[in-house]
Amino acid sequence: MIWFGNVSKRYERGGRLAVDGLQLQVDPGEIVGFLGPNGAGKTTTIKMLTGIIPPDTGEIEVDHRSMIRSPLEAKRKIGYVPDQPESVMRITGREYLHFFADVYRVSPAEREDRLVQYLERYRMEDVIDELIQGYSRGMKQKIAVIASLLHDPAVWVLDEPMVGLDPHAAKVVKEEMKWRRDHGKTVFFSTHVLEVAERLCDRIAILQQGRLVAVGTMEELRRGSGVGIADEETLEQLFLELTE
Ligand SMILES: Nc1ncnc2c1ncn2[C@@H]1O[C@H](COP(=O)(O)OP(=O)(O)OP(=O)(O)O)[C@@H](O)[C@H]1O
Repeated sequence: MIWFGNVSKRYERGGRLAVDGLQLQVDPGEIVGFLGPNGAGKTTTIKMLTGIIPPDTGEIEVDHRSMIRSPLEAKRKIGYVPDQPESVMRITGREYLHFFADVYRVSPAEREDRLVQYLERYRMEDVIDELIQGYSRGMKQKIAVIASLLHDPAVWVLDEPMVGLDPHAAKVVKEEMKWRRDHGKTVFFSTHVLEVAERLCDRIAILQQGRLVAVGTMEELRRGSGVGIADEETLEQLFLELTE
């Protein structure tokens, strides 16, 4: 479960709010897609959710742990895939994954099991002992995805996960999201790929200039858009109506 209680963030004094009074809950067993035009505040929201930057005001909870008051406990509940995969690390993929498994205290048996499984699933066995520096963007993205899953987190948070992934890897990530949802976990991800969001998400949240302008199922968004709603109205049409 993820809960944002009236969360706001401003980067510069006197500047505009990057996130403005965000109120949103994502429940276990739910995939929620986070959409919005460039600069809407999606990455800022995700950075606050994962405890990388603090909100100015408001409260954030992850699996009933407060990110403000119990940040370590809250962070342990999260698997996080950032928008820019690691590019400068002079360590191998395997070393990177063991580092994450150590940080999240994954037992040796579990980590070995999951490593074998995920390396095969993401077709990374052949490059896992090479330096991350030499990986393609997609490989860096895949290693970040695997690292985020090793501790089997209750809450999976991904910032633009489809960027750079080949069709096979994108499919595996989407299947992983559905599997986690079906096993009572929480999935929250930002994307500009509206077709993916439309097909995959149980609910969609749309941010514009830091404010949540819509949240709901596709059906609820269609009903709420109030523009002579045709049943087949796509998320792309709704998105453009709501954000232009
Ligand atoms: N470190 C920073 N310092 C100052 N302003 C920032 C910083 N990071 C983001 N901003 C500003 O905050 C606002 C929200 O940016 P953010 O990156 O959260 O948007 P986004 O929705 O993720 O955009 P995109 O879809 O382009 O990735 C923008 O106006 C951006 O310029």
